[in-house]
Amino acid sequence: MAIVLESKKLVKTYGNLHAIRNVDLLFKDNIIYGLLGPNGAGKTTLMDMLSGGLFPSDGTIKVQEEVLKKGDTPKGMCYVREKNIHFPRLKVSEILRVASPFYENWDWAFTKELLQLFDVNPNKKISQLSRGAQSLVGNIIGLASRAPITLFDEPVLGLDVIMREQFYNVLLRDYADHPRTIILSTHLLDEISKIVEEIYILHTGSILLNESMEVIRSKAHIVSGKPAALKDFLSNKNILNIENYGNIEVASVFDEISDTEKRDSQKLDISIAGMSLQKLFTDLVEGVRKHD
Ligand SMILES: Nc1ncnc2c1ncn2[C@@H]1O[C@H](COP(=O)(O)OP(=O)(O)OP(=O)(O)O)[C@@H](O)[C@H]1O
Repeated sequence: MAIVLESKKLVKTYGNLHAIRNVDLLFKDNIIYGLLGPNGAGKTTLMDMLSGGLFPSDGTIKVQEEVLKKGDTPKGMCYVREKNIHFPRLKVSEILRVASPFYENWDWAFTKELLQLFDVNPNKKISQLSRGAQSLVGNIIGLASRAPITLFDEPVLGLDVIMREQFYNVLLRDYADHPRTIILSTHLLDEISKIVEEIYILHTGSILLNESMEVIRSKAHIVSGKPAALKDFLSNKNILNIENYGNIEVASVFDEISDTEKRDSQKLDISIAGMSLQKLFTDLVEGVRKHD
């Protein structure tokens, strides 16, 4: 698989604030990535830099193997920003006409399908649309562009659950027909866990975890049982957090648990279940906050 976008030792400071600290990222072709992090983690700053809109304080970015220089607009990239209202007086149809020539794979038939699916009136001005519908216009551009690298910053913010579901479904359907690199930033982790194939978790400007969802599913466990049995069973495991509920302890574990260990757990009256991405994320971030 080819690397289409990467950063090395990327830094962004605003005065004394280190918004991004030495971040290495690697995005390959034809994968859907999730960029996850709490408020203020640096997701937008990172995406702004990857798309050439913001110049790093230090470090390098390469797009399709070419170093991104100050003022460059990366080729083959579409960036759907969270705050996307550049031309509030233009009609939706006009915005689409302005955007389309920038993308060589732009598909007008797909654009019309998306306008209908998301129930966006192309004759309305951007300023007349609800917050959610404004997000949808950005999402339509991101999808219809079929850019080889597409970045969506919080694409489902302000959308109701039905529209969010529609967006994920159409994205997955179109991605299956037209594979490309898609990077989504979001807070809605359990929703995104079904969509993305690999994640980066960002916290206070640093990467806490970069892993494929396949590995996460095999390693993220909730293990519960009596404290003594649990202590023994988890002695060599990577424990993220332990909570007490009466005489039962519940541990968040990020580690492989073998079939033999699973069989042993039954004898010890220990139960093992999968851990949600939301829980993994919370325990990782809380773990770091405790040590800060
Ligand atoms: N132009 C700026 N000047 C000063 N500080 C900034 C600027 N832009 C962002 N920051 C700070 O950098 C940090 C990262 O912000 P950023 O918007 O990238 O985070 P985020 O993960 O996208 O957050 P959210 O999910 O809340 O949008 C925050 O502490 C923010 O206050």
